[in-house]
Amino acid sequence: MSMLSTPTSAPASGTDQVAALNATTLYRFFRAGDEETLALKGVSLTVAAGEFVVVAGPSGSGKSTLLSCLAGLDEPDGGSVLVNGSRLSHQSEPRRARARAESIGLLLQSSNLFDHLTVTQNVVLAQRLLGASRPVDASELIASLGLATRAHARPDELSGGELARAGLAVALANDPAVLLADEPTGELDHVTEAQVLQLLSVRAAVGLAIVVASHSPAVAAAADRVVHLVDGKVTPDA
Ligand SMILES: Nc1ncnc2c1ncn2[C@@H]1O[C@H](COP(=O)(O)OP(=O)(O)OP(=O)(O)O)[C@@H](O)[C@H]1O
Repeated sequence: MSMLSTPTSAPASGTDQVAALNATTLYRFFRAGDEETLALKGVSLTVAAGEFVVVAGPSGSGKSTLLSCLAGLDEPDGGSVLVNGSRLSHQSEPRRARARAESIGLLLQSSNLFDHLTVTQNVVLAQRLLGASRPVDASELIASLGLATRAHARPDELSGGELARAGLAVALANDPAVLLADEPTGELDHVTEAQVLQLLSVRAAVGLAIVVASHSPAVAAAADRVVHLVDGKVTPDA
């Protein structure tokens, strides 16, 4: 097995502990007419519980494609994705959906909030839709993200930072083992970005495995490890 990227700050590394996320030699091709794009060219990534990893790289380097494959929203053309030791890739869509609901929190570029629902209602709906096996207390979760006073506000009544934290609350509604986030601080000012990063670090400290795709130097600085993607491949640290 080729591990192009190994954890440097993972708890209990070198033991038999199962990684929260284990992607091995992922390939993904896209074909549009005669044109073929190799978006991922053998990407491997292992993330331990409690580790906060940033995937950095220029536009078009494959970050979003990688996150989609890690989430089981897209199927890699080659390689495998394991979540908590169970295979996610190359399973039927219902099985992938179940595994996603059970173990993965998603914060993608499109909002995961319904506009006509309050923050609390969004979290509770996410728990129902996910068939939460371990529903966390919505009020506690919302308060832990600093949104207690905004719990009954709708998304259009929230500031950018509050929106980011509300999206995070929905992503964490099912107490996932792994959080996958695509540019979660892309729209935020530096102060608000720092607050969101602090919340992510707190979550990692209690065992959440986090993979964030981001261009932001602040996100890279907050992470335990930065994986650089260039042209669909992991490159040695820049
Ligand atoms: N559905 C698709 N069909 C065809 N090509 C695609 C598709 N999705 C992604 N690609 C191509 O795959 C490559 C990687 O795209 P991807 O969106 O993963 O990059 P990225 O690093 O996330 O970029 P950005 O930082 O701009 O979001 C790009 O060349 C892109 O054009």
